[in-house]
Amino acid sequence: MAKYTPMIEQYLNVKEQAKDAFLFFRLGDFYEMFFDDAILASKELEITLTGREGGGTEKIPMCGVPYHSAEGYIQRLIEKGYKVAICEQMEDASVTKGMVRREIVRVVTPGTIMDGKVVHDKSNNYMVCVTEAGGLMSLSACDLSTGELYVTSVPWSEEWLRDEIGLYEPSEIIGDAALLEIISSQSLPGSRNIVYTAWDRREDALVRTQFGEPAWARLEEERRACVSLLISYLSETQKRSLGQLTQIASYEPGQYMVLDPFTRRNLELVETVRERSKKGSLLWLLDRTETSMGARLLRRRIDKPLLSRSRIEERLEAVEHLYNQYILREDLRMALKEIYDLERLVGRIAFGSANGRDLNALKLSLRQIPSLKELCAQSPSETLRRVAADTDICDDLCELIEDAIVDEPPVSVRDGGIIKPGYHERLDEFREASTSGKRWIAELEAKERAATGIKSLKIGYNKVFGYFIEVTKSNLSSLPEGRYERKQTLANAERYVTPELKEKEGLILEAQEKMVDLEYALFTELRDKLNTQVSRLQKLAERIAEIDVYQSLAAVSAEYRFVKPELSDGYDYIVEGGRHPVVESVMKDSAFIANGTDLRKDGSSILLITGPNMAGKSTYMRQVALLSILAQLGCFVPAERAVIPLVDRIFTRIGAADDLIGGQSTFMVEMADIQVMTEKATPRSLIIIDELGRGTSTSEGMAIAQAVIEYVHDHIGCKALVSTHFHELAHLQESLGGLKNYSMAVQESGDKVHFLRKLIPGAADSSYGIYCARLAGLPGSIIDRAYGLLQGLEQASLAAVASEHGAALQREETASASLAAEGTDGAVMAREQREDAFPYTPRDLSHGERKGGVVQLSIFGEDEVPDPRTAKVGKDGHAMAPEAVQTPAIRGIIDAVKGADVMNMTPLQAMQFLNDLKIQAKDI
Ligand SMILES: Nc1ncnc2c1ncn2[C@@H]1O[C@H](COP(=O)(O)OP(=O)(O)OP(=O)(O)O)[C@@H](O)[C@H]1O
Repeated sequence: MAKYTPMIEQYLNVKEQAKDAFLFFRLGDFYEMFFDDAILASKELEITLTGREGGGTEKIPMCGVPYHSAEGYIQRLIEKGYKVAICEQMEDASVTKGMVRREIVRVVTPGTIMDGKVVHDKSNNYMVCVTEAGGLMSLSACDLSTGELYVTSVPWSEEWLRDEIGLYEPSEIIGDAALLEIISSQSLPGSRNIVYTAWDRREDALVRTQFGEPAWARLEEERRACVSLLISYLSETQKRSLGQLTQIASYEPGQYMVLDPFTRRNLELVETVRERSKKGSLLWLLDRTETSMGARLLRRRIDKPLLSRSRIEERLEAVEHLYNQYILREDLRMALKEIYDLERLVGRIAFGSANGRDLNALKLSLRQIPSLKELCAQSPSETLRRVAADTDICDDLCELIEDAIVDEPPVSVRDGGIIKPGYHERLDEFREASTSGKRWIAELEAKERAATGIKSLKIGYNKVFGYFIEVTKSNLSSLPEGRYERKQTLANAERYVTPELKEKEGLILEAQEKMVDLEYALFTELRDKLNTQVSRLQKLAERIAEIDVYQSLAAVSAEYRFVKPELSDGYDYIVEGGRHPVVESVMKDSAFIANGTDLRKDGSSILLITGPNMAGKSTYMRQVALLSILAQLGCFVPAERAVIPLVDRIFTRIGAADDLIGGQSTFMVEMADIQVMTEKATPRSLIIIDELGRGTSTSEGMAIAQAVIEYVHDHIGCKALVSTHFHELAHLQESLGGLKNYSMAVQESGDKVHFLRKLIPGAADSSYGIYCARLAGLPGSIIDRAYGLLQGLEQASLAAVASEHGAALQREETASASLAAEGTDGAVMAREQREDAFPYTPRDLSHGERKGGVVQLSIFGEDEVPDPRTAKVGKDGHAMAPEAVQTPAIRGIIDAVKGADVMNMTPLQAMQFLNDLKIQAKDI
């Protein structure tokens, strides 16, 4: 015997098919949820939880939403990362005996939703499928709302998987369970809620019919498997035609520059690190697109800069012409402005959810195409002319809509009022019948008023009672007996019908019903016709997006005086007057200081950049990476001149994102990143490491930093920018032929430090850390104390140096005495060598002068603070930090002093530290 009522039994059977989703179970005008679904949904949607008798011993938890407002509730659940299965009544309840049949008609998931907040205008909503076979990993990505479908594969690589998924930022991932496990355990920076579903069912036959045999034949087996799994999931959940998926874009990852998620984030390509907002990102700066598909394409191009010089040059050629032709750019912009989101409109047409307004939006968009095409065809740009030649204006489709749909159709497609008069003869006849019927009723009203003498008599209509004659109670006595049949009583009026009104009502309603049905049929016929043309419209949308991206990049390049980069297949990266595009754009009065970059195979492939905090090191290093990305995506670059070699990958190791990575220390993250870098970087890569070696003890950090730099120099040979607080690493310039020291210039004036933001050759030797702490507003007492401690530490260090010097002199004298005894002039030689290596006299040292920091400032007059924009810093303007004393013991002391974390020492620890130094100095 069944435990529950038949209805609940039916519910439970259907629920079996949608265990991982909320089941919206249609009961009349409501979607109801039961059991645990109801308990959870009532919380998530803040709706009332009730109970219902269902045959069991206890009431069954239940909640529901009206069917006409279900859309909003479904979207809310999807935004929260749930799936929703919609179960409809498949039979008309009024004519069915017993239980109506109910079936799931669609499962809405985060990756398959077509509307709502999850689906942003200017970004894609991808779902990704991952598979593994024979040591190869495959990934397919699909945006059902735009009809894009990509697939690719590589030999097993977890990093690759992470990077590729990072590019798509999917809302849902399906596929191989083991791979899902790996992906969900990897922490992607800032990734949103992703819904995972293990899935292993293929639908080869469906893929072959959907995309055609030639497309199937072109795909490698592992990619077929991946697409097949994805299509099987889509067809299983959507349960309808996937007409918007018309082509499979199969690509090789090697076609694009590799940008891992951390690099994309560190460089703030599409959103900022802190606020995670588009504002302030590279995308934000470059996005002057007028259409949503243009905006999405721009984002895809930023995510995937090219590696093919000829393809980049094609893009640059279009940008160059538009850069120089303001009027053409404006004309294009005006035409693009009027174009709606064709990809999504087409998606809705294929999905069967497009309404009259959507078709009109398509029509209005298509009207712009001839002039857009003409503008491109007439332009001097070969790329634009090619785009024009490849543009099918789809005027036949525009006409179809134009002929059929009224200018302002209603939202609903079921209530009529969509189709134009003259489109369909039968429909016109029904319309005539209905309007003449209504005219007859208006005449009847006048007739009845005259016959009864009741001026306020009126004829009305409502859905329940149909047409009626309404007479106020005060006039009832004027009504003749017999002819009027009472239908409804209101507070101060009575409603009646007459036989002739009833008859006419039948005719009018019948005509109206037929009219509405016919309109719907005609509308769907038109929509289906358009559905067969989806791939033409999608191609058109691609062309429009491309034109839009070119005009956007040209507009930004022209506004900020970017220049066309010279692309090179060689190694050298040479930029004059380079600027950080985003930082510059938010600064007023051209306050940004331009800096050149010279990275060459011979002699300067690694720049080791030192300089105080706040000097502009990070900005500069990001600028170098961004210029490469801009050039390779086909945009002009912010510089006076730029020769940009094609970079296959950019690695960045910049601290800012560390806090978001759960469970791992900053240091471990840094080391893991460096490990990937050592494994994957090629001579064509660009490496950017900010503050290498921080996060562990000074000496170990410095040792690791040196070893990493040496490895990059000797084994990878790629271009690299490394910033560090370890000024001591400057000596690497002597042993590594490809490394050059640079620093960010500063000027001291009184007790102020002026950041000149100018990159100059040579190393810096002071961090101005305490100064920056003061700028940050730390209490004066802390600042004073820090300076006090620093002075103590420095004096201790200098004393140790002096003592070492004394000991060295003594050793030297002993040595020269013994050499003299041997009768050579070695004593003089030894002395000369020593003095070369040690430029300070003991008098300098006894005065305790700080020789650090100000060395590079000697190029400016004592009191004069130069304008950083005009300040000339010559190549020789900066002296290197004195390599004071070369003996390891003394270097050890200096290192300990420089690396001392004074800010975090208690006075007692500081004293202890000084004492330790003293003991060490005594031993020398
Ligand atoms: N070339 C430049 N022209 C003008 N302003 C700049 C320039 N470079 C950087 N700045 C400004 O200087 C500030 C500090 O820059 P940045 O963060 O790059 O310094 P940093 O040397 O990396 O400091 P830290 O070591 O503390 O991270 C930024 O707010 C930036 O706006």
